[in-house]
Amino acid sequence: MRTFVLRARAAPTDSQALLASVGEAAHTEILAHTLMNAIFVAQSHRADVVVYLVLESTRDYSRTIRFESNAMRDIGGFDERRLLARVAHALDASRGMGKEETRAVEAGVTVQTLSFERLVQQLSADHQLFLMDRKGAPIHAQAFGANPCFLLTDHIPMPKKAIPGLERMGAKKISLGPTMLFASQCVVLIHHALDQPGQAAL
Ligand SMILES: C[S@@+](CC[C@H](N)C(=O)[O-])C[C@H]1O[C@@H](n2cnc3c(N)ncnc32)[C@H](O)[C@@H]1O
Repeated sequence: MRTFVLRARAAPTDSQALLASVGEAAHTEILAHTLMNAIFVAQSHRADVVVYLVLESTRDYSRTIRFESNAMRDIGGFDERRLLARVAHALDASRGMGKEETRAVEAGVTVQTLSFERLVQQLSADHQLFLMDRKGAPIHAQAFGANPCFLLTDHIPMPKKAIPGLERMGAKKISLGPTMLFASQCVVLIHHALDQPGQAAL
């Protein structure tokens, strides 16, 4: 299974604010682009991919929305509007949830009131963690096991003080080169690296 975690630091947990923020300061289109490139390929979708979107601009708890490609049904397309509609639907389904609760939303989609740190802590039990960072080790020098998990942010960087904690949980910094890319572009290049013959996470 390939897992991608997008820490969307600016993304609102209110569904209407989320939808109104496309192209605005919160740049919620990043969530749609990341989902699109993680899950979809031409005329199909990828098997064995999990995407967590962690939306952090909130009055109560972060919302962690989990999409599992194997369990998802047709969501009617892969354009920004349709993808963000699924995110908005999950946010609406999470209204009234207490801390660290989980709710099923629709086939292949769940929402949790779980922080990024707690999510990564849980994933660290059975995933190989990679923090995407231009200054990390080159991705092509990395051997991947069966369950790699890639940690990304939106346009706001990972807080510097969070990084030692992630490293203590086993996260290794890896790089896709010196150019600063969008998270969604990183996802494409990560899939490409993992698609090469000889990589375990096929
Ligand atoms: C648009 S970037 C974040 C930009 C933000 N201003 C920063 O300084 O981190 C989105 C995500 O892609 C990752 N990223 C961008 N370019 C990368 C590269 N060349 N190699 C590895 N990760 C990269 C970043 O680490 C971040 O998680």
